[in-house]
Amino acid sequence: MPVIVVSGGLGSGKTTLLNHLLRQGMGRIGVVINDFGDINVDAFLVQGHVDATATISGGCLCCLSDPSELDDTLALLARPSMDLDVIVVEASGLAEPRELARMLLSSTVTRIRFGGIVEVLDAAAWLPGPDGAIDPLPVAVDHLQVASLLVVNKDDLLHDHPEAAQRLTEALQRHAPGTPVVRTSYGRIDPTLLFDAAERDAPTGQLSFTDLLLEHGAKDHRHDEHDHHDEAPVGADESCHDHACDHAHHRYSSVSVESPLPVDPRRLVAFLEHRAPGVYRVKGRTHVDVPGNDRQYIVQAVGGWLAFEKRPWPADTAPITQLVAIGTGIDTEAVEEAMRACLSEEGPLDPDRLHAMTRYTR
Ligand SMILES: Nc1nc2c(ncn2[C@@H]2O[C@H](COP(=O)(O)OP(=O)(O)OP(=O)(O)O)[C@@H](O)[C@H]2O)c(=O)[nH]1
Repeated sequence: MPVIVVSGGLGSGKTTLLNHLLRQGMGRIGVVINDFGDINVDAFLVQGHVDATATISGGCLCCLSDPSELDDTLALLARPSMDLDVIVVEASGLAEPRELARMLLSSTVTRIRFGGIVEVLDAAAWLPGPDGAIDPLPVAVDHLQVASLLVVNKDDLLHDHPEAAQRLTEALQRHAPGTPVVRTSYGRIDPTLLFDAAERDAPTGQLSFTDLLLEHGAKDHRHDEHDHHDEAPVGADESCHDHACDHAHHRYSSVSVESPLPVDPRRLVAFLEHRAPGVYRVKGRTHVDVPGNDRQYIVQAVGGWLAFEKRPWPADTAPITQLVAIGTGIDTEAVEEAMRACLSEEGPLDPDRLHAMTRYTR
């Protein structure tokens, strides 16, 4: 069974691509989702028919203290009774794809084979910044070199920037000559580029939805003990964690806040619009307690970009607020405090208060 790794920078569109694959109904797909923060946001963002899923949160797959965890997960998914055609591993935005390839190539699970790396590139990273500054190569060369397929995502954003598209094309030709490149928006690639499972006419019996939750010990892969503080006492029902991880000479850390409390829309938007230094990615879901609202608001912030998406709460989920912020050199305590300050204990809010979020809501 092929195991395909989907890697790519923070917020580049890996989950979006995975959702696209899952919606195509091609073959039976098992997914392994790895999120950097303690709260596996990507796991609840995956929509569509997943035949089996396993989540590994609390650090990058490539710095698991015990690599056999990945093998154990793959062995379970590769069991004949699972009847899968392919396993897709969605790596955290900070994972090193070369290391993941090495782990899969040296896997002791005999029923799997390494099926290649799909590197999702964020076209937005190639656009000039607000000050007009251009990052000449906003991706690690190594990521370009190990990829079997390069997916340039968010192509829609390049339409008005032919010069950025040109720089991107030239960089790919220079650093990854011969590697196939697909340009797309919202991860809409042809699944047959990745695996050639025949489209099945009828499901071969309903599989039970397997959710294997592997939470590996956060302490094992924490590189900087100074930033580390275990479950901060933030109220009886609230929790907050942070992680640090050292990759490619950058120090990344994440801060997670979880609470049954709703958010104050104005404070949340202010936090997201004026992100603390170094915070590059914020994602999660929020409970917005405004009369008439029975939806969750998914938070998506990447670089200078922010959006909310309204979705029904899953049937088995009570309203909750879960936020994860990821960045380099961030003051984790200050960010944690700022995220907790977005929570509201006021009870139902005046609907006018929602206006702060409306202009970012899709
Ligand atoms: N404009 C535009 N936005 C996109 C496109 N693809 C994805 N997005 C948005 O980009 C945001 C991040 O997408 P995700 O799929 O969550 O990115 P990710 O790589 O899984 O993020 P991490 O797991 O945090 O690294 C979401 O709000 C998407 O809707 C695209 O082609 N164009």
